[in-house]
Amino acid sequence: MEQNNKNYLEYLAELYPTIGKASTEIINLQSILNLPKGTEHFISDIHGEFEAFSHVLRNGSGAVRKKIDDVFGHTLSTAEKCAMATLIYYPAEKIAEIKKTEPDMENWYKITLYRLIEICKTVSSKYTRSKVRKALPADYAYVIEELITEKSEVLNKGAYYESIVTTILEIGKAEDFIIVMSELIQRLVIDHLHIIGDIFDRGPAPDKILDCLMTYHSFDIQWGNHDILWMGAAAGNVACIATVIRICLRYGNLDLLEDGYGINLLPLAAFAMEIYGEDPCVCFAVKGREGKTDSSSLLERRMHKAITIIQFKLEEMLLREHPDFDMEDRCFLETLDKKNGTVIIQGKEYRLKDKSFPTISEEAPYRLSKGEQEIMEKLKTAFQNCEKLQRHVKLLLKNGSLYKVYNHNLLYHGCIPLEEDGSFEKVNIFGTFYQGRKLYDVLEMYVRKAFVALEEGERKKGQDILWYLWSGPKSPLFGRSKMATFERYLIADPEAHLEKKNAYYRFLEESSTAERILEAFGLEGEDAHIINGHVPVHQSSGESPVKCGGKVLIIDGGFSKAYHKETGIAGYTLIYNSYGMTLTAHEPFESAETAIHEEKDIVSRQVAVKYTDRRQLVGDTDNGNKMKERIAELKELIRAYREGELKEKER
Ligand SMILES: O=P(O)(O)OC[C@H]1O[C@](O)(COP(=O)(O)O)[C@@H](O)[C@@H]1O
Ligand SMILES: [Mn+2]
Repeated sequence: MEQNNKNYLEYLAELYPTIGKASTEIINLQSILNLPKGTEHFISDIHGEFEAFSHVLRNGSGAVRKKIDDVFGHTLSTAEKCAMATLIYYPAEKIAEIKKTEPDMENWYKITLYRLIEICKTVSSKYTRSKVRKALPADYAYVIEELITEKSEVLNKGAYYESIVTTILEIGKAEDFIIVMSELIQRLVIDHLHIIGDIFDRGPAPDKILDCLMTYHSFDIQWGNHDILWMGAAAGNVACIATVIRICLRYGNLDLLEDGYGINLLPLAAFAMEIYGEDPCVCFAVKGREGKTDSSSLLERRMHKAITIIQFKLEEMLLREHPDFDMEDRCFLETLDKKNGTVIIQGKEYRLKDKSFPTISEEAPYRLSKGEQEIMEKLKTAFQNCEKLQRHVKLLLKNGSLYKVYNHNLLYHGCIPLEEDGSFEKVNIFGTFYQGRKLYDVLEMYVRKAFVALEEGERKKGQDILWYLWSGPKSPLFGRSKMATFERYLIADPEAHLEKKNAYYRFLEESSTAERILEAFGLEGEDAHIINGHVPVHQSSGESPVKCGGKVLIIDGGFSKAYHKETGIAGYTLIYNSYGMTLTAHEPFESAETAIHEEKDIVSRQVAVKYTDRRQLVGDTDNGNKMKERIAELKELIRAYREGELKEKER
């Protein structure tokens, strides 16, 4: 036996000290391999819409409703099935509502418990007993296990279950059980969740989404450009901090900063009143409150203008430090002519909608004024010391990455930058050119360095890369020629607003593109797909989320309310279960209250993308492959025990 191999077997022998224990583990693993593959759920571009996100988690993008159909078929009416679905999504709230009108609650509890038991039996049949047990809350684990496990030894099953359910009712625990079983169904219907980026910005409560993920059983995140922006802010990059605040002001989400994250914005408010106190700041209205001139709307506009100007300066300073980012065309503050109200961008002169820039000086227009400097110092300290934000970013770092290869699929938020001829675009990262997968790998290394590198210089490089990933023209998370923020605020000419999409989006119409990309990430064959988010799918103009002959799925969840007008529907999510892949189109989500009261689901349509000809098993997954490797190692361990190369530690 080779020494390495022997060392490894000795290590394994610590875990499985006898032939009996190693054999039991082989049998366990072997039986798991033959269970159906767990359901994966893909969501992207949540953009702070916590309630809609929470609803989609509760209904598993239609997976819960499908189980109800499977279990009850034609034995329940559509209305009864809808009511059952709503109960499973919002058990406590729905019970409270039913109590108001139901004359015989005892009977309702009983029927409901029986129905939930049937659904629980079906959803748990895919898993080992031990996995189901782990999903149960300790207080109720034993009884629920009794109720949902088939008991061949009990002769009169009807009477057996009846006695348990009657006892639950007698001791007044029916509601608790209904809630716990509903949550168990939600939990078991989805085995693993993938969030393909953009949890943050535009909507009011990304913090609640992250709080919810803190306790979610199994998930990964592929960072979106908006997540990276917040990570940059948490790391202390001032250009990212200013941008985060600007976006909160633009969408009227000050509560998120002040109450959610406890960031004090008073210094910014005082500064804005002092500098822009007489300025109506027309170009800086909060979305949806354009015509308002009450004092709080005016204050918000002034703060909005103050932080936007700071952002433009900080970005230009960062770019001046980084010629390697190749973004000189975004350095144009020196061309800003306050008197005539013009600016020159990429050689073209544009008229400005606003001429009042009291903090922009002639000699160094990109430098912060003293007041601006002081504000940014305070804000930087506040972001770096915000315990809750730092906790959220830790979660993003722990469960997140720039891309993921999972069960033959390649997941990333934006794109793989391509040249105009379709080849992989070479991107200069601190003096070396990278492309394709290597580009992703080096960028991810710098993202992590921003938080953990010991050396100051390396940490700073990481922090600057976070900003580049947010909006750089060759950033795989952004994938557009420029982020036209300045133009959108201050120039009327729509031509200046144009953000040209990377050639990637054009080449996606050709099926060879996906194959080339997949190959670069070590994937090939029928089962391999690219799944990405970032770009809203314009369903109203007939656009499809399925590209490259089914090899690429673009599933912008379209949660963002501000974008509904554009897309025509709310967006798409994806389910990959043992039968194949299904896209779910969602209608816009109104509120949890309407969902409960009107028993409204937002799943509007389900489209099968791919059916497998044979049911996929755990053995067909990445986890299954690891289990197979483990089985081979355990067999080797048993051989070593049997041939006397290792001795058993116990008997
Ligand atoms: O509509 P808003 O909030 O002004 O944001 C527009 C900006 O957001 C972006 O679309 C980036 O955000 P997404 O990643 O959500 O697409 C930019 O391309 C654009 O300049
Ligand atoms: Mn995005």
